[in-house]
Amino acid sequence: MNPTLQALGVGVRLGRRDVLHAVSLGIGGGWTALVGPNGAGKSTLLRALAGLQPLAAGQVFLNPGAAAQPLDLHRTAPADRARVLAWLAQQGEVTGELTVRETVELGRIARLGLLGTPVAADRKAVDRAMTLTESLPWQHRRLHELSGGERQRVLLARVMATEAPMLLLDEPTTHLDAPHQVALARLFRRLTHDRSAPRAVLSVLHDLPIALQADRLLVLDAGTLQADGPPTDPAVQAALVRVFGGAIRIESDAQGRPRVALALDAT
Ligand SMILES: Nc1ncnc2c1ncn2[C@@H]1O[C@H](COP(=O)(O)OP(=O)(O)OP(=O)(O)O)[C@@H](O)[C@H]1O
Repeated sequence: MNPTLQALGVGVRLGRRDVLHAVSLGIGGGWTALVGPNGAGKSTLLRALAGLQPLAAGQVFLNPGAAAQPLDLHRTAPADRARVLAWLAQQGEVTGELTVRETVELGRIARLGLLGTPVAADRKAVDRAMTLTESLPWQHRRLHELSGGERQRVLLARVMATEAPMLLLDEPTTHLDAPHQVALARLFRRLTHDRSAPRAVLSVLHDLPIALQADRLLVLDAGTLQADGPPTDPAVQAALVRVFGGAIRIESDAQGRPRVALALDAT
């Protein structure tokens, strides 16, 4: 069995504000896109699901798979969480003096421990992650010498190098040009539909055309889950148009698949 995450009635308070209200959902596989307007609570929800955000209410359970018992995520040791969950922060933290390869190698620490000696399998995972994100050619350059989009691909490679079965990614398309956004959407499809080692991807996305390629959309507004289902679900599409205040339209392409357009002519 693949690992699963289950949020039950999750509430989060930041400062004096209730930012998430009774959010319940499960993540078990496939590619899920978390969308909603600025300030909806997407990053906060992702952090809560990663065990990084204290909860005011509710619980998050992590079932690590292989017939194990579900664990209360917020009481699980960070090293145990990190073997199952890999997280990409919204403001990708950059230690600019490290080389690209050294940065991606950091992704192996959850498996190796700080003092572990990398073996051939670790080097292979690092090479594979850089190949998947097309960052291998810069492996000996320092991070501060790269452009924003190049750096983002290195940070994604670090997440891929963990080989964690669940990837929680906050705005992974930030700074990426159109070809690399498309490549990332294809990569998510490949990773989540890989028969031998399928991974679950949950990504916060502002790019709605990319988000509509996901298997499932979570639509969040003002800290409340408004819809949860495939992009073809009319209730999901109606929630999208509503939470973005009519600034978008959902249309169908020639094959009947939904696509999104900005409602530039709306009054
Ligand atoms: N430390 C804090 N204290 C109080 N309120 C906060 C704090 N941090 C964030 N918030 C508020 O919590 C709400 C949710 O923030 P969050 O970053 O989760 O939203 P988001 O949906 O990811 O937004 P964006 O699309 O702009 O990245 C926002 O209204 C924000 O102003």
